[in-house]
Amino acid sequence: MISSAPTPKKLTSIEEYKAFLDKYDTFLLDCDGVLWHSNTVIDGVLETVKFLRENGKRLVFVTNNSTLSRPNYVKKFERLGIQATEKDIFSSAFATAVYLRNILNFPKDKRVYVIGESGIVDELKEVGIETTGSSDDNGVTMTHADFGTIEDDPTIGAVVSGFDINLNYSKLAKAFKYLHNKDDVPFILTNDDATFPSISGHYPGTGALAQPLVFALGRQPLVMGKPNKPMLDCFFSNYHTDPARTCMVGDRLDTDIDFGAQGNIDTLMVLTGVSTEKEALDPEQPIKPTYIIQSFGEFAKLA
Ligand SMILES: O=C(O)[C@H](O)[C@H](O)COP(=O)(O)O
Ligand SMILES: [Mg+2]
Repeated sequence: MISSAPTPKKLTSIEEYKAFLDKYDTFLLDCDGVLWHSNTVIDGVLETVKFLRENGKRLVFVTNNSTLSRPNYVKKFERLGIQATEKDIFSSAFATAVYLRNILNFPKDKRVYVIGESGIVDELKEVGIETTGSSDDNGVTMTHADFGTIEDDPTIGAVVSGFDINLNYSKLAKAFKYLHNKDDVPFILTNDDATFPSISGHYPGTGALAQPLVFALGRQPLVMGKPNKPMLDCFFSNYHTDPARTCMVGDRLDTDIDFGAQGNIDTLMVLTGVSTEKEALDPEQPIKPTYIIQSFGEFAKLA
């Protein structure tokens, strides 16, 4: 079906960059694929961030990457040369913690089994929620004789699954045990990005890593990250911005650009990450950015 969304405008000249920036005071910036690839900053991004801040623009970082807590993101930003504070960082791990505390009123006598990295564990701890799993189960190898050793645990009140570079069968088996035939135990996914944009190409993302559990359980998880409501609520309830003067900058149509659309704000898609210009211009593509630019680093040409 042909999309009714207007055709995105590609920004290519200095004049267009200036006119674009004059329209907005606040930029919501995705991270992976926009600012950096893992620990490598994309060319021109540091100069762009400096230029925007020198021209009075507010920058807020909105990432689906659940591997780091906000304090650890602050350290990563600083290490890569970008000044940032915790209050300017919204991650899917933070949105998950807020959802468990504020929406699910997670019971004090329960714990969360985590498939994921320190970001989830630290953000849950920050809101008083105890966890198990995560790095505790890294490197655990199983034999067929071990199936009998996986016990149920009545203290597990939810399972949260995020990006886990140390995913293994033991973690999947435990999570399955805690969720199987237990619809009262929430199954939460920090985000469902299918792929992860690294410096050397794309690899399976958080959404892909969760599929063994989703298929085995025959159950769809609650998804927190962009473009879903928990992240929208987490952001817009904590951050007051004029939608007409705000722009979401992202590399992915089905997370970043859709997040902007659902937040009724304009969007800028960069071509340094996951989604391509061809995909964005596809007449059948329902999610369309307002603007497209080769790279967020392009604005450095204005400095
Ligand atoms: O697999 C993932 O979790 C995503 O690829 C990744 O984390 C996306 O992060 P973002 O682009 O939202 O910063
Ligand atoms: Mg991204």
